[in-house]
Amino acid sequence: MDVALCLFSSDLRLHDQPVLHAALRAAPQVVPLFVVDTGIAGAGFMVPNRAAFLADALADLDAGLRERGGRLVIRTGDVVTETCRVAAETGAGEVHLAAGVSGYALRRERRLGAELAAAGRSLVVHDAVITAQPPGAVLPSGPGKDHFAVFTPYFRRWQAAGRRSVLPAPRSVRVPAEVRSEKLPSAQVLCPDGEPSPALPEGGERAGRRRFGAWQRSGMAGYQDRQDDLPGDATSRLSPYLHFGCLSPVELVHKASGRSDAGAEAFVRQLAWRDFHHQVLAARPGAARADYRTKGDRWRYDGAEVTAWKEGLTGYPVVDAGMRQLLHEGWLHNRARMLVASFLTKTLYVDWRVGARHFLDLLVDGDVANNQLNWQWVAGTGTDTRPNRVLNPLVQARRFDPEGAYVRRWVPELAGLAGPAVHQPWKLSGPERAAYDYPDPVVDLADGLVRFRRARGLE
Ligand SMILES: Cc1cc2nc3c(=O)[nH]c(=O)nc-3n(C[C@H](O)[C@H](O)[C@H](O)COP(=O)(O)OP(=O)(O)OC[C@H]3O[C@@H](n4cnc5c(N)ncnc54)[C@H](O)[C@@H]3O)c2cc1C
Repeated sequence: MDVALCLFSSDLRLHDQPVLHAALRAAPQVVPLFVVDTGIAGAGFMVPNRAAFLADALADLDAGLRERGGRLVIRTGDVVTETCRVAAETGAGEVHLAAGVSGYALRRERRLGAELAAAGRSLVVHDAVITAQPPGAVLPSGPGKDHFAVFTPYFRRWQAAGRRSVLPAPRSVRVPAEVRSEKLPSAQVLCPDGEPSPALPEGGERAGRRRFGAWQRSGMAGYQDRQDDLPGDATSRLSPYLHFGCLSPVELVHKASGRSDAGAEAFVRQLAWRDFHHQVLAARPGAARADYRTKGDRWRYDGAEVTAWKEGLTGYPVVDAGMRQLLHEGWLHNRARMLVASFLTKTLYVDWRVGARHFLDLLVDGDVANNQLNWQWVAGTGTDTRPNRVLNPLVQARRFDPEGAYVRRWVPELAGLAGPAVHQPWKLSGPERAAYDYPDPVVDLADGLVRFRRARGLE
């Protein structure tokens, strides 16, 4: 075989890239292909923030391939049709691809395998590319169990399981000269409607490796103690790079596991959470839309309240700070994600799918496995072992933003309120309160709690 095809998906990198590595071993010439999937755009998953990051990541991947004598081949359309077409044009005998976990990815994989086989070609699917442990590699004991539903026992098995070793970036990549490529797509071409958030991170493998390097040197050691510190903003911010595969989770786990500090251990644990949600989705693809463990909720919907939540105008400063950060950066701290999601699903008692959709519209790391299953976790319809816990925004603010610095950063109209008083502007006396152009709370927390507990049959 003279040519093999490496079909990039959520693995836009050259370091520790098993798909490209295998294609290069299979044939002297390789077509590094990315298909701009019109199916994803049609399903509403291509949004301005992720389009901007993806455009950066593709340009960076192309530059890295060019340094090695190759280039990225771009096509637009249905992934299966376009891949089969390029395989036929170049005579590629094998197509290499990373295993996906969503229902969409699994269907695409099956279709591609069948169409390639019909043309006498083969599809080779690689595990442990987009997750550190492949879904299904770490399973509970007992017949018929196809995934873990609780994180802690999953994590124990995950830690004990072996891991593949890290692969070097290729030195050279020879691409057949005649293979035609479209131009690298801009963010505007990938998503013509809407504007990206103003403060997005730069996409691509190089930016991701720089960020990981810097964070490894100066952030990871303190992560254990600071991971919930809202104003400290001391998490890695690597999630978009992991989402697009600009960084390899296997490589990150290896690098962090090579250290002995508690920060590195806590970081590895978070990477395992990522794998955990992927293995749930792989086993239960329907959990992207339907309750994983239904509580029979009959959710409310109040358009004005949902709009106030989306715009950061609920009257609860810590909730509003989170929602405004999301609009501005397309990213949000995990603690803030949890508390704004609890506010929507439990305090306002609105369907988790409403919140999950809004997050997917904005998050640069927005991802079916992590987003939908974290939303379900918070809503109590997912894998949380305490499904009825409610995060009180005032308690959360006191614990994770004790001096109010996070709120003052994102809710500037309250910046004149010093210290923790910024969390409860409604407590100000009449004339003082009137000086702040900030809404009253959309709901009384105690009323919200009673409503939720009744709805769940707890009182
Ligand atoms: C309602 C809700 C929605 C979420 N939606 C997404 C999403 O669409 N995409 C996404 O990547 N994460 C999502 N998360 C998980 C988590 O909030 C983010 O991964 C994290 O905040 C990213 O910041 P970081 O890279 O600084 O994380 P760090 O704290 O530095 O953690 C390192 C990495 O571990 C992984 N990780 C950390 N926490 C989790 C978690 N709870 N679940 C899964 N993986 C985790 C991420 O890949 C992250 O980059 C969501 C969480 C909640 C509560």
